[in-house]
Amino acid sequence: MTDAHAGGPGARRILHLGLGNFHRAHQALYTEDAARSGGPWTITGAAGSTRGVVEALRRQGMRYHVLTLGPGQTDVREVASITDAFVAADEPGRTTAEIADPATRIVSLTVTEKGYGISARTGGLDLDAPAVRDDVAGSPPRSTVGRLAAGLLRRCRASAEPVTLLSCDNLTANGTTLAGLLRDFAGAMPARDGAELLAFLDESVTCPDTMVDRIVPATTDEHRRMAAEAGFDDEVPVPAEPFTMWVMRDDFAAGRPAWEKAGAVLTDRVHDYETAKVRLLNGVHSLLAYLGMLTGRELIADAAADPVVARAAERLGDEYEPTLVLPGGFDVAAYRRELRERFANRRLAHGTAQVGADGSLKLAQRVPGAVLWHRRHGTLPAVLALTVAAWLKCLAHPAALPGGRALADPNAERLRAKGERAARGGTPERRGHELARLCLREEALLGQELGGQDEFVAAVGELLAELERGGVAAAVEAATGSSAGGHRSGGPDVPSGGP
Ligand SMILES: NC(=O)c1ccc[n+]([C@@H]2O[C@H](COP(=O)([O-])OP(=O)(O)OC[C@H]3O[C@@H](n4cnc5c(N)ncnc54)[C@H](O)[C@@H]3O)[C@@H](O)[C@H]2O)c1
Ligand SMILES: O=P(O)(O)OC[C@@H](O)[C@@H](O)[C@H](O)[C@H](O)CO
Repeated sequence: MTDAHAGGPGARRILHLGLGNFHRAHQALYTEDAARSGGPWTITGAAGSTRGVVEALRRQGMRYHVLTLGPGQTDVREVASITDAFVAADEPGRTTAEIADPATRIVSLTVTEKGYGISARTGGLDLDAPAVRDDVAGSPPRSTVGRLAAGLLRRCRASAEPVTLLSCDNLTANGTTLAGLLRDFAGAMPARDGAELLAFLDESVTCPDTMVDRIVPATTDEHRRMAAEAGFDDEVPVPAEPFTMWVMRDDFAAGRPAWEKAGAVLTDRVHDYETAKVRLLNGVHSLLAYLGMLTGRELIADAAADPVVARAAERLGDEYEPTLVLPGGFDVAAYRRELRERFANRRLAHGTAQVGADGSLKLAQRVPGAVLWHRRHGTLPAVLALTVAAWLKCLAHPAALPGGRALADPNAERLRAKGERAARGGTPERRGHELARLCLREEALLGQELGGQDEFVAAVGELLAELERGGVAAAVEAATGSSAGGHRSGGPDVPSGGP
């Protein structure tokens, strides 16, 4: 639907699931700017289970500030597009009711990669996850997909008004993926409910893909101090970089704000933008985070300033670049140049531990597709292997991280146990290969397809050994020594196909 104001008369509301920092520095601003020229839309924000932001917003009359922090630049902007907020876990029926309400035209999401309940093994919905299992059985929903399913089913039975689900998380083909997860959920529900939900999804629900881009770290006391200095007493200001970009497919079932008037790009080529961003930005960000953690850096900007780490990051960009199908007019050299400056932005104070958290879910979005591309083309991407090795090193041997720091990951315990088992091997070589084999092949932590890539798994094992023998410098040297966009290897492990 291209008419920004289509969707019938009456209130126009967005229900946003995941009231974290990113939404408040990105979609909330686009929506506020669009409303100036395109008519009012409001946002109701739902936090998952944490109360801090909701309680502070209520105390502050639903106002907060975005601090735009560039080199030598601090802008402070008050934002008022979020007019109501609640904590989903505290009001179990409310998410269902809000989704069913015809005034809700869009349900948008930034619930993190973890929030979708994707199985690393199958890429579909993890139907064995306890929250999903309970939701399928009809408990008050706790999982994101369960909450959406319950709300959509009620909406279908109450008004059957169409609605759009708008994922704004860093997932490959986020909208298409979300639609698939809902179908998996419907397939597991009691037959009559499942069939009804599937029919409603087919006829009245759209899930456009989106690409979202703005580096938005967690709030610290320093950010609160900056807001106070600017004259605002704000408990939950949001720091953000100057850069911002939003690309989406114009496929809205019940209208949308005039986001294009606020700078958003509406296109059918979202996937190409998104792959470029998830690989060149998020993929390189992950490498900076893990090498940064291993060298005792708290901030991404400090990791990026280390010449050894910077060389690895640059070579990783070289490996990712040929795997991309770039949209027309996308200047990849300029994007990569700008990325270097964005990563170097110290004022953001973006933590390596924040960017590196939940790697088992994030790397599954950033690494396997590019590795498979290289294998199809007969190359072995050594710096992609280094990304995986550095992540495994951080998680499997957390006690070795400088400064006693640790990374959060839903698979942290499993990885640590694998690390202990692999540590029984006699030499760094044997330990490295054993750890790579246990995690990537046996557990298929980044998916079965990657686990089946023998040469790649061996390269990860070799780099783990290098990390143990000579640390980050030796491993970067080994991975980048002769690599420029991927080593030639013995030949493809997988049949040739599309990019
Ligand atoms: N921060 C950024 O720079 C940035 C940029 C682009 C995209 N994103 C996307 O936005 C997501 C959120 O980033 P953020 O900075 O707002 O993080 P945040 O930690 O500030 O907020 C995360 C939000 O997700 C919710 N959540 C977390 N786990 C959940 C779960 N299992 N189920 C349901 N809800 C859950 C939390 O309640 C919270 O509201 C990222 O994971 C990413 O996919 C972030
Ligand atoms: O948000 P995540 O957790 O998916 O990834 C961490 C960062 O790479 C990410 O937040 C970037 O800052 C962001 O995607 C920039 O647009």
